[in-house]
Amino acid sequence: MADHGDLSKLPSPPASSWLLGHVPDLLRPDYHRVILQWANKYGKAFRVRVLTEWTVVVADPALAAQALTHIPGRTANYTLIDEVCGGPGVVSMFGTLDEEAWRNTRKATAPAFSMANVRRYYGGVLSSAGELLEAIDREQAALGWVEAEPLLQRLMLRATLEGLFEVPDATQVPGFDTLATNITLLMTEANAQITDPIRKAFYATPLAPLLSKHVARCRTALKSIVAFHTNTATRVLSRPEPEPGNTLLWACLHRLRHPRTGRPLTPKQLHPEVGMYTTAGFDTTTSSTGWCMYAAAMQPSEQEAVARELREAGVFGRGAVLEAEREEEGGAEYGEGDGEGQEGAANRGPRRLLRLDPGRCPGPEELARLPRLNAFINEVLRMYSPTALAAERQVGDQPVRLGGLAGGGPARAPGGPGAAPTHHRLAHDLPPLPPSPLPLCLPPPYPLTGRQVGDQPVRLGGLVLPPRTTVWPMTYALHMGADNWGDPEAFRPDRWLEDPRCAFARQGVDGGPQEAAGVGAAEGGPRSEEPPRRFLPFGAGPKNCVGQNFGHTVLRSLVGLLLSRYVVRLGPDMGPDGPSAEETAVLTQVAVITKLRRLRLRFQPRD
Ligand code: HEM
Repeated sequence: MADHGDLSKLPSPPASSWLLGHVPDLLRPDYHRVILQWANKYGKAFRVRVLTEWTVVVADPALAAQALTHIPGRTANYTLIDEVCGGPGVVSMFGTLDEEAWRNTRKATAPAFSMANVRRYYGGVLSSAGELLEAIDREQAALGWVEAEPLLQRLMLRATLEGLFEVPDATQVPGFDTLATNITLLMTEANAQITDPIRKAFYATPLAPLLSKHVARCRTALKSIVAFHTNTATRVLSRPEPEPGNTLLWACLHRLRHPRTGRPLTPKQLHPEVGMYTTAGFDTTTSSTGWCMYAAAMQPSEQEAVARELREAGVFGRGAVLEAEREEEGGAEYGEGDGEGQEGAANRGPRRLLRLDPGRCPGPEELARLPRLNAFINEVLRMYSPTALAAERQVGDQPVRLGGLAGGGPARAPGGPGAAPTHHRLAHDLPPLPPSPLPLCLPPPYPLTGRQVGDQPVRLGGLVLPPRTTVWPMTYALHMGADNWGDPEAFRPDRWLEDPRCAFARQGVDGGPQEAAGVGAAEGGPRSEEPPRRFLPFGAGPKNCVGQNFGHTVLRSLVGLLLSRYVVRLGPDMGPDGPSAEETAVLTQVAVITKLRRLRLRFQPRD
């Protein structure tokens, strides 16, 4: 085995296979729980072996932030996702391993997510929300429950295309109706290929579509997606030069130049970035909203607390939703909706049209200041982060040193460096590991997002990490680790209201500052206003989520709108406990992929 330098100073759980190392553990469907148990046992950072390669798993907030800030390199898994979803050789800012290319696009597009621009994009959310409410009422009336996630996905795609790219009525663009399904199909395939190199090799062969119906379906989906994104890129580039002050996403992309030649891009060259921006926010935001609905259904008293706050603040109150009936001739008169007459609406008379009145809807800042709503959302993002496994990084060709680990051995926050490892019992302790069949899928699925040390060693925690080490600050372990949170397995939004570092908590408790937690982050807002680093749903460091202001705003507005209008309960076939434990494990398993396929909910109008 190669010289692994200081890596040997890190603790490592006993590997379940002499040959494969920790691979059998990491291939379990609930491997995020396995890693959490290891984090609780081995402390801040430990190493796992995949055949002969070591990955450093980081579960400590300070070290995670340090790794994400100082190890820029992502791993090849990001590239794979780009290629499966965009075509061979297609790589965007998200998947590129070329730092210069990443910096070029990030620098050009980051201004697109200022709060001033997010307020503009938010208009796209509000104009799509009427269609969402109509569909919810229609499905609820027809079936008695609502398949929530496809409806949320449609809204998010509309809001992205109409807001960020200013595409008028995106639903009329050919390919829109199948876009969500196609993206999901290809993202699922990309994730499967990350765990299975044989599948990846087969997928790339010209014969694969002839031999496998699934691959043929993926190829058709890919063609349709590429045509869709190229169409959007063509629209963006065919517009006149935007005014210098225009920093909306389409304008930033219009000005984007090739990182090496400095020349304007063709639609074909721009389509990967357009596709990446269409996709990055679609699944994360949709699944987070879905999880918020799930948590609300599972925790009726918390749901009521949020609904009460919204009602008392008059948020999405009377007059926010206007209602009309579609006339035979096409004309429609809108009046204030009163929430009545929704049962059976799908089967009676002319179709109801719903529209939100922007003048009577809360703005992004107002939503960010609601303590209960934000505490509830934060608790959902803590426990059900859509990027639960983000983010890994790889050391380059030089070693890295990560602060706080020197001395080696299991070093734990409360006990300090070198403290003896302690065991924490999880509420749902894993059963003993079953004998593992020899897995065919290598490497394990975990490094979907992460960082890789480059050509130089990197210093991390007083240890020097050799070049090419994969470093994996694992969000799930940060968010659920017993060292980082009291009672981490409990869904307890109050913990956020009690935390003085949350600006919305101070606002709620003593009328403190107006700045919302996290809102200023992408604009370099005051650091003291940010939530603690142990909470990293949007990542950290230079490659953190560039779209977080918009993601947060969408989440707050959708959760606020839905909980102010409906009482949300689990659907009839979901059982009193919601999705099964296994399903929940899968739900959290793979980052950036739809997880709530079976989220069926009842939406009962509030009085
Ligand atoms: C709840 C919603 C969202 C969550 C939880 C989320 C989470 C994340 C995380 C954790 C990362 C960092 C991955 C890493 O470190 O490697 C990331 C990156 C990114 N996100 Fe988000 N995201 C959300 C919404 C959005 C939205 C709405 C957009 C844009 C419309 C967006 C665009 C991006 C992009 C472009 C990157 C890559 C940044 C770069 O490479 O510099 N995200 N997101």
